[in-house]
Amino acid sequence: MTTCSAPGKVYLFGEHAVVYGEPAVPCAVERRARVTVEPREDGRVRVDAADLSLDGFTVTWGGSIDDRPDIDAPAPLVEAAMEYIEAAVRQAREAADRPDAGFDITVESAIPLGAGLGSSAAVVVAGIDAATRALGTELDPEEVARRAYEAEYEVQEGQASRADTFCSAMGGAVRVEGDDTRTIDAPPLPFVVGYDGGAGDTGELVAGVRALREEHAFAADTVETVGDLTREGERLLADADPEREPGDELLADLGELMNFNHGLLEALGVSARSLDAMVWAARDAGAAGAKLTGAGGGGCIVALDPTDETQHALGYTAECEQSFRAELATEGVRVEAA
Ligand SMILES: Nc1ncnc2c1ncn2[C@@H]1O[C@H](COP(=O)(O)OP(=O)(O)OP(=O)(O)O)[C@@H](O)[C@H]1O
Ligand SMILES: C[C@@](O)(CCO)CC(=O)[O-]
Ligand SMILES: [Mg+2]
Repeated sequence: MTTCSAPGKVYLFGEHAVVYGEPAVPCAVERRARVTVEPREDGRVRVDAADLSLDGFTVTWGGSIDDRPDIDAPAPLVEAAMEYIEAAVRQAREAADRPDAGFDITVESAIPLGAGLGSSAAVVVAGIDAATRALGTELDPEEVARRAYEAEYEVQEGQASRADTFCSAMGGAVRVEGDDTRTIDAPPLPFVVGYDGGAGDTGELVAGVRALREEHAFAADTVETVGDLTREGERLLADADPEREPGDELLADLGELMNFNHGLLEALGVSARSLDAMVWAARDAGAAGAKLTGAGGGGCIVALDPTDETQHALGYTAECEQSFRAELATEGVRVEAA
């Protein structure tokens, strides 16, 4: 039996624009998906994803991939989860050169689904690592990231960048620009997350930005401007001392860029009333900056605030269902038990 875990992430800058070759800086945060894998002799795959929940929905699903489960849960949710896990299994079988390997798989995750914190990437990254190790093959985290990207790309029908999977596999802060992926130094940033309890449809939101970009030159310019502000943010991080808590000046400069980034994402049509309400609650509470994170449409915002004020204020914001501090996860995918 092998258990691996992988973290979720927030975007400091650059989601959506990263799909069109602009740079982005996601940061891994200490909320993890854990995947436990036990090889099976009979070549079948059984999956237990006990906390598959969305919008307050909780389903218990124990089924086999060859034999679709008959459960009372939103079919598209179960289908999507099966697809991510099937894609991870395919990658693991190929990497270990065991095309007929079977598995019992258990998924447990503390990352809300479809909310911009990279739950899909974390499940796929931890799943590939656990399944290959269960077969006696060890991949380095870069290889896990590459295979996890292939899996996400396939399930999301081409609407995926390398950002989420690379960040989850490597941990810490990373920068992704097209196929160029690297880890970068960053100080311990005081992230606060607000979650509206909902979710956005990543594929639909990416398609919406694509259409706007094709229709209007100014929308294409908006995407490029996100790239410009991301590059400026990267310079701020490069000049900072990664060992020290960031000072007020650095937080103010990063926060200003986050606010600008949120405004541009809003212009690109991927924000939501609840996300804007949480962003404003954070700013009113004194956060250095706040923006939506991930695909948008609903889900999470991320703010920078070393004090408790933002988390406290979000706790009293009607649109916010949950708020929590998110520590930078310096470790990416890791073995929990083998
Ligand atoms: N605990 C889990 N168990 C099984 N499947 C999961 C789990 N968590 C996430 N998934 C899969 O990932 C899907 C959500 O992925 P999606 O890319 O839409 O959102 P996200 O990764 O949470 O957010 P974003 O990509 O915006 O950062 C779920 O519908 C499900 O298929
Ligand atoms: C919206 C997007 O940029 C981030 C989703 O977390 C899509 C992607 O990069 O795959
Ligand atoms: Mg995802």
